[in-house]
Amino acid sequence: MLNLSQNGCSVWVASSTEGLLTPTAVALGKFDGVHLGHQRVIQPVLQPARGEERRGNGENLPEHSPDGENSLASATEHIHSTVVTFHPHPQEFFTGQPRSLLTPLDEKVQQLRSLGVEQLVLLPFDKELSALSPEDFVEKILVQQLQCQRISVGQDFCFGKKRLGTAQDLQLLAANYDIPVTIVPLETYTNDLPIESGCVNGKPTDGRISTSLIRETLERGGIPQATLLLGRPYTLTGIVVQGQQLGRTIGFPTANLQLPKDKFVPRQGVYAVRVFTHSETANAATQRLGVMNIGNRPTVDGTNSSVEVHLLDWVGDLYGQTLTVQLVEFLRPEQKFPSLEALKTQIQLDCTVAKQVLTAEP
Ligand SMILES: Cc1cc2nc3c(=O)[nH]c(=O)nc-3n(C[C@H](O)[C@H](O)[C@H](O)COP(=O)(O)O)c2cc1C
Ligand SMILES: Nc1ncnc2c1ncn2[C@@H]1O[C@H](COP(=O)(O)OP(=O)(O)O)[C@@H](O)[C@H]1O
Repeated sequence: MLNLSQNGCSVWVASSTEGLLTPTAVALGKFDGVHLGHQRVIQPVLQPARGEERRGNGENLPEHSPDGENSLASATEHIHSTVVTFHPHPQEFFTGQPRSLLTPLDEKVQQLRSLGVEQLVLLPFDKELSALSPEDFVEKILVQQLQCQRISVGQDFCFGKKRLGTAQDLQLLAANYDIPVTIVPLETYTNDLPIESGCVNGKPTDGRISTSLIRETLERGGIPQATLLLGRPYTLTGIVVQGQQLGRTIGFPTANLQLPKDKFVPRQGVYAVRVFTHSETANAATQRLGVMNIGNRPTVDGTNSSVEVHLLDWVGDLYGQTLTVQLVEFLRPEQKFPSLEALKTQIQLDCTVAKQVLTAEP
């Protein structure tokens, strides 16, 4: 069934292969995090899609047009820069376990929009799609449905039944339809980048930027490193909900954030952060400095994990507002303090350190 929405911004999000904006220039992949490597894969479908138009006189057209319709077109057609991804995440489909994401759907749409992508196609990853042969995937999805004019994938891209198709296979198959495929070499981090861990999932890394490496880095609290790998700060966005109303009694009210269910949450502990409030009246978001705690609040016998942020030198009402918190630096692990007084003294110290970190930043 067709489900097309504009998602509050100028990226079309289609969760069906019908009703698409066609023809397309397609970047294929999972793109969780939209990190520096992903951005390199998406780049080649942006410029041509913006600058070039498919011409009706046959120029730029696939020689073996699947339906013959292309060659009949007389006017020039705009090629839509499109990211094609799978939903749910294939790992979630195969394991049956929900998977947390660096960029849940809304965030992914925002990131793609900021890169200049026009359309996001969510291919429903189900039994039928996972059983398509590489040949059928190219013919049915890319050629017939998406009317692909060019494709970009990362060097390690796999597709089709049992992930048997490689990026080179895609290049060969697409050549039958005169569709050029750009294979983007894997983006690696340089020796300048202080990545401490040389392992992802227990395996040594080859220096390649990956979603897994960023997750591991965030799990360790390596915030500046994660920022470099992503090409931007890692953010948490959520609505401010009520907590236990204890914060105000110790002089540190904290806005409790309700995050999307599938958002990947970094290491528990205290962070120096920048906070963006989205006011309904002001167009631009306001930026403030803050301290954030992620954890179970053992000092007050908290039972659930919460994400809460205290804005430095500010008083006001934030309930119901949406905040975006940019992580700048991990300050310390969460602790159980013997008293609220001791917790208060530590939070005061956290605020001082956070201010130093945040004002020292370029
Ligand atoms: C900067 C900061 C550091 C915190 N560190 C701890 C901590 O180490 N241990 C702890 O139990 N709670 C910690 N908390 C959470 C407080 O216990 C919590 O903010 C307080 O109980 C108020 O909760 P409420 O928003 O539900 O009223 C911290 C909170 C902030 C803002
Ligand atoms: N500097 C501040 N930082 C964060 N929240 C603040 C600040 N000043 C006032 N507030 C308000 O106080 C609320 C948090 O107070 P708190 O006593 O911790 O209650 P709760 O347990 O409901 O979070 C926030 O949601 C916000 O509306």
